Amino acid sequence: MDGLWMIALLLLIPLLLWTSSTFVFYFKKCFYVAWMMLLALFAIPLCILKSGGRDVENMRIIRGLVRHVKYFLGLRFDVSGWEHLQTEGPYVIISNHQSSLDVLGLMEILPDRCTMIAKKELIYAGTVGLVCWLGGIVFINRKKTNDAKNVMADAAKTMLDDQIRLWVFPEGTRNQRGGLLPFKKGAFHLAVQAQVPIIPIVFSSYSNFYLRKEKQFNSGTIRLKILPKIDTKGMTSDDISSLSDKSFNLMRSAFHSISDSVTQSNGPSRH
Ligand SMILES: CCCCCCCCCCCCCCCC(=O)SCCNC(=O)CCNC(=O)[C@H](O)C(C)(C)COP(=O)(O)OP(=O)(O)OC[C@H]1O[C@@H](n2cnc3c(N)ncnc32)[C@H](O)[C@@H]1OP(=O)(O)O
Ligand SMILES: CCCCCCCC/C=C\CCCCCCCC(=O)OC[C@@H](O)COP(=O)(O)O
Repeated sequence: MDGLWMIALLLLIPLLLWTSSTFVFYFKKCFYVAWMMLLALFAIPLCILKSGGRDVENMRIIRGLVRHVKYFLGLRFDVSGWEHLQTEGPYVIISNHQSSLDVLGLMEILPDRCTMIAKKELIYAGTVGLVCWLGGIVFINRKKTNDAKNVMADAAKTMLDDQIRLWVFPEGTRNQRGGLLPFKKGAFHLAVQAQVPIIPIVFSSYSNFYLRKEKQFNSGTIRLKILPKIDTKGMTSDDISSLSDKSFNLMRSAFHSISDSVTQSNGPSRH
C-alpha cells in the first residue's frame, strides 16, 4: 500500500507542478535563459570558424540557431509588411522593446548584414555576451551619454563603409506597461548622420500571454508589423524631433491596432 501511495505521489507532484501556471512561468523563463546560453556556446566556435572573430556576417549563424526556440515556448509569429524590408543598402530599424523575448521576433525577420545597438552590460552575459560581440553588436554606455553619442557617430560611418544595417530600440529600455515609452533620439541622429532610411517595426503587446507580475507565461501569437521606410535624405539635426515624433506616432498607432487584434484572436489572458 505504501508503495502505491509513493507511486501516486510521484505521478501527482509533476502533474501539479505542470498545471501550476507559476511553475510554468519560472520553468519557461529558466529554460529560455539556459537554452540561449547553450546555443551561444555552440555559436561561438561556428562564428570564429566562419569569420575569424567579430563580424556582422556571424548574425546569419546566430539567426539560424535561434529560430526554433519559439516552438519550445509555445510562441508563434505573424509577420506582415515583409515587402518593406526589401530595401537595398544600409538602413536603421527601430522597434519597441518589451522583454528579452524580443530577440526571438528579431531573429525571425532579421535582414542580412544587420546587427544591433545594445547596452554595454549585455557583454557580461556569459556566452550570450560573447556571441553578441562576435555578431558585431555595438555596445553603448547609457550612463555616459556623450560616449554613447560618439559610439553611435562612429557606427553611422561604419554603416556606410561596411554596408551594415543597425537595429535600435529607441525606447532605450524594456517596457511592458503597454504603449510605447517616449523615444530617445539616438536612432534618429544615427539615420540622419548616415542619411539612410528608417524602417519601423512594431511587436504587438505581450500582455495577453506574458505577465511578469502575475507570473503567467502562456502560449501566444506575436504580431510583427514592418512599416514602410521613412526617408531621411537631405535631413539635418534640425529635423530630429519631427522625425522622432512622426516615427513614434506611426508606431504607437500600429502597436494599438495589432495588439487589439492579437488579444481578440488569442482570447482574454488567464489571471
Ligand atoms: C545562438 C545565440 C544566442 C544568443 C542570442 C544573441 C542575441 C542577440 C540579440 C541581442 C539583442 C540586443 C538587445 C539589446 C537592447 C538594449 O540594450 S536597449 C538599451 C540600449 N539601447 C539604447 O539605449 C538605444 C536608444 N538610446 C539612445 O538612442 C539614446 O539617445 C542615447 C544615445 C543612449 C543617449 O541617451 P540620452 O542622453 O538619455 O538620450 P536623449 O534624451 O535621446 O538625448 C539627449 C540629447 O542628446 C541628443 N542626442 C542623442 N543622441 C545623439 C547622437 N547620437 N548624436 C548627437 N546628439 C544626440 C538628443 O537630440 C538630445 O538633445 P536635445 O534634443 O534635447 O537637444
Ligand atoms: C548583465 C545583464 C545582462 C542580462 C542578460 C541575462 C542573460 C540572458 C540570457 C539569455 C537571453 C537571451 C537574450 C539576450 C538578449 C537580451 C537583451 C535584452 O533584453 O537586454 C535588456 C536591454 O535591452 C534593456 O535593458 P533594461 O530593461 O534597460 O535593463
